[in-house]
Amino acid sequence: MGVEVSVSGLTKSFGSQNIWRDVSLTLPTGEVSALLGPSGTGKSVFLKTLIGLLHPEQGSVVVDGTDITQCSAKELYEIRKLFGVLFQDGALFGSMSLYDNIAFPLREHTRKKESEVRSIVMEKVEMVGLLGAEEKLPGEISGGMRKRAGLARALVLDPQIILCDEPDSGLDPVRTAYISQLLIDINATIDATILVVTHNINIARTIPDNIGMLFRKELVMFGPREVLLTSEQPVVKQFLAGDRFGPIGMSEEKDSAVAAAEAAMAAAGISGGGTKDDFTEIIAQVQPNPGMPVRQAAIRHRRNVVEMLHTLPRNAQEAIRASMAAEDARAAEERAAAASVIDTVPIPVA
Ligand SMILES: Nc1ncnc2c1ncn2[C@@H]1O[C@H](COP(=O)(O)OP(=O)(O)OP(=O)(O)O)[C@@H](O)[C@H]1O
Repeated sequence: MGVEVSVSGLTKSFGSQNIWRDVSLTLPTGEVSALLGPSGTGKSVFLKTLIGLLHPEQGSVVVDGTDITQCSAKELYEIRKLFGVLFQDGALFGSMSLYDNIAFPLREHTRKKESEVRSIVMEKVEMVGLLGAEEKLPGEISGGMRKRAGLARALVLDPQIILCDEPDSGLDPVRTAYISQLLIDINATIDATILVVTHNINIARTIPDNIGMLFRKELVMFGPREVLLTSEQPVVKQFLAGDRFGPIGMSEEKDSAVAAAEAAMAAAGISGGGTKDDFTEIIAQVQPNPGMPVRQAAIRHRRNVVEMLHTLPRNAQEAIRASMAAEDARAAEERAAAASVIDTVPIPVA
């Protein structure tokens, strides 16, 4: 079972450069959350602050009841064992085989015998689809394989919290779908609390239970995915649509003259290049593969959303009701299909 991570009033700067301020959010136990935001808004810095690699000037990060911004180095060492982290580039040691990379946390943090190490490593290697590649060096394999090896390494200590920094960067759409499915299957299997940093809108729409967004040094929003996806906030709408026109510019702040020129272009029917998809229609979340346990997080998440439904804007309420009805219909169809399979399997004669 995962643990809750609760961030309150967090502020981080490097020298005089403030990265973000007063960030508060709770990663609900065992749920999958995603953090979005334009490049350079400090998403990776946020992940590193969650595991105590970077130190905030203000605020707290409470992991399983311990504030890691205040605790001793020894306590932090223990708390870190709860985390599995997939860094953006996989962060593998270039001179070690994939096997040794994946075994590294076990050899470093546990006293397991090599035979036990082998069985855990090979189980994870198989889970991420790298059987047969374990003796290769990171430089001999593709970027997608490196990501999966990084994920295997993040999983060997049975983490209760998994942080993934852009699991999809550099991957083609099919590999991205595989890694997304893997995260959902892992969540169903071990109920770990997961935070994914991504720019991939498809992942944001179909994987997390909750979504947050950093913009202009603040957390614009954090909550059930349905709330962000149906949001009317211009920055959220622009980001989801990938449009040039809107508050987000090439450098983060857009000046008012540029914004006015864009508004005129948009009024004249010139496209900002964004997709015209309707993000307010909430599409189904990726489900665990057949044979996987039911995702407990999805059940808890739905309960939370039903509780808060009356507090949301009307368009969000409607979109959520429609997506829940579609979810129920799909589940009923699956049950019916499973029953018909059972019906058609002949009962063996004694
Ligand atoms: N150790 C550091 N020392 C000084 N500045 C840093 C350090 N780490 C990050 N920064 C700065 O913090 C800012 C945020 O960087 P970060 O990598 O967290 O952004 P990001 O939102 O993850 O970006 P991207 O989406 O492009 O990966 C950048 O301006 C970066 O230069």
